[in-house]
Amino acid sequence: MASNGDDEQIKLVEGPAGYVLEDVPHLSDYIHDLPVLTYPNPLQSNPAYSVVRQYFVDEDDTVQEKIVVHKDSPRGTHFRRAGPRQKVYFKSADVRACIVTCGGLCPGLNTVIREIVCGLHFMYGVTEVIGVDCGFRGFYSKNTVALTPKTVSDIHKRGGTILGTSRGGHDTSKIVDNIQDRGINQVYIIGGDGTQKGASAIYKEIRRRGLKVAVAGIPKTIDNDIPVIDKSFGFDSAVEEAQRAINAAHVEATSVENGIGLVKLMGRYSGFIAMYATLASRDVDCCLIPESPFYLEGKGGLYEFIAKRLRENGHMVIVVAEGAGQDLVAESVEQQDASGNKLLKDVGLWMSLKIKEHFAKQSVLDITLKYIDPTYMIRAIPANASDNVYSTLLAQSAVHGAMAGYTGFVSGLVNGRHTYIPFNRITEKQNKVVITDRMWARMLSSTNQPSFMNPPKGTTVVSD
Ligand SMILES: Nc1ncnc2c1ncn2[C@@H]1O[C@H](COP(=O)(O)OP(=O)(O)O)[C@@H](O)[C@H]1O
Ligand SMILES: O=P(O)(O)OC[C@H]1O[C@](O)(COP(=O)(O)O)[C@@H](O)[C@@H]1O
Ligand SMILES: [Mg+2]
Repeated sequence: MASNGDDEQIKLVEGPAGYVLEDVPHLSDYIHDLPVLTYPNPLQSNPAYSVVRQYFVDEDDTVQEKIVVHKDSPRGTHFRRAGPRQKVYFKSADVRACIVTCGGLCPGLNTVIREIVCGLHFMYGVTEVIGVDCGFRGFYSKNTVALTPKTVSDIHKRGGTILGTSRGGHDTSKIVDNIQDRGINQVYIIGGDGTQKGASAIYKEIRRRGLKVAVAGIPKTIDNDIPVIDKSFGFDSAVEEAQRAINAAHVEATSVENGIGLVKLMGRYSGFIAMYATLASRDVDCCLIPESPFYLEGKGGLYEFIAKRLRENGHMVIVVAEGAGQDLVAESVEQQDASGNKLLKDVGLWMSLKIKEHFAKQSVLDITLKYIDPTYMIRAIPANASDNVYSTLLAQSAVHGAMAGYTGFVSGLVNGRHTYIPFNRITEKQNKVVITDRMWARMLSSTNQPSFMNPPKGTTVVSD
């Protein structure tokens, strides 16, 4: 076991040929009389599961992080495979679980809540599940609600979170006091990078106090900015919904002479929604994201490209991620929200004014620009069918993990397999579009937009 020097034990298990397991903590790592207190998994006698051969996950099953390898390369990093274990560390009647949702909305939040409640109830016979109102601060400043399969039965058809959410308000020691006072022994925390940092702090404090409380995270991010996992739940739904805005922009642009449709999509630091929505649509002429700097004036700049496209096609559609071009837009001191995230300026509005101004000055092309900002409409929708299945499985994995005594983990899909990932791996950096990777090249070749790589001398380049 290695320590990262921050009082956190990172569990690294090494094996032959460069095999490394980045394991997740277990309650028995710090509660030493626990190993004798195990119970048979109630699923063993559940008619739905008892017929499935090899339903239980082998303790030694792990999932490889990097699936593409050279023939001589080491086996590399692995994560513990998620799923039910033969033995569990909680007696069903003793479990008192709670669920909290934090950060921005994302399609699928209600599906995850529903499945934690139903999974605990129907797979493990757990009846005591409470919902924490409005994010982390709800632990100490709000009431809780009892959650039963009946009260959550159709919530997956609704957008948002029935529990409410918030930013800021994380006070680790007050939260853990409250967990102790309420006799909670399983904590399910649904949220993004900020939330999982908070979840990690809660886990560490619980461990420091020696409590038998499992902490499980379910990563949520509409921006797909959490690393390691294949993609976040709700992302597909967001990309799908973005098509409606892009279609509208295209209709507006093609219905007038020299029409420009400009669509702003979410993506504070990562442009995944913009990139995938562009690739899906094929009506987009230019996609701008935080990771790829761009500039407006001069050779190879955006204005030149707009003029070229309008002359060729008579219309164009531009998609811009909200975090793109913030340097140029920012005219005042940078501001932060309650969680410490950068507050963004409206790049869409700024671009629409700049483009209109530029072409009015030129008086060569008489353009008509329509700006569409569907951002909150996109993240408020219910999950689509595939995100509903995905969210359900993530929630079930989290439940299996907590019942098996694992803690300090998030459930996540890695190369198509469900895994348990230690908090530090998903909070240490953000997932971003790598503009030297093939996906960005595919996007560039689909739009044929400039790469904005060689700005003329003295040009202001817009980056994040
Ligand atoms: N470094 C951190 N340590 C503890 N709590 C944090 C940290 N960063 C964010 N949080 C808390 O996590 C919650 C959600 O964070 P936020 O950044 O708003 O959304 P998200 O989790 O979706 O990224 C907030 O209550 C915030 O106070
Ligand atoms: O207006 P809010 O609620 O602060 O949310 C805006 C932000 O939320 C996001 O959807 C991401 O939020 P999270 O970090 O909470 O997942 C960003 O794309 C956007 O900048
Ligand atoms: Mg975040």
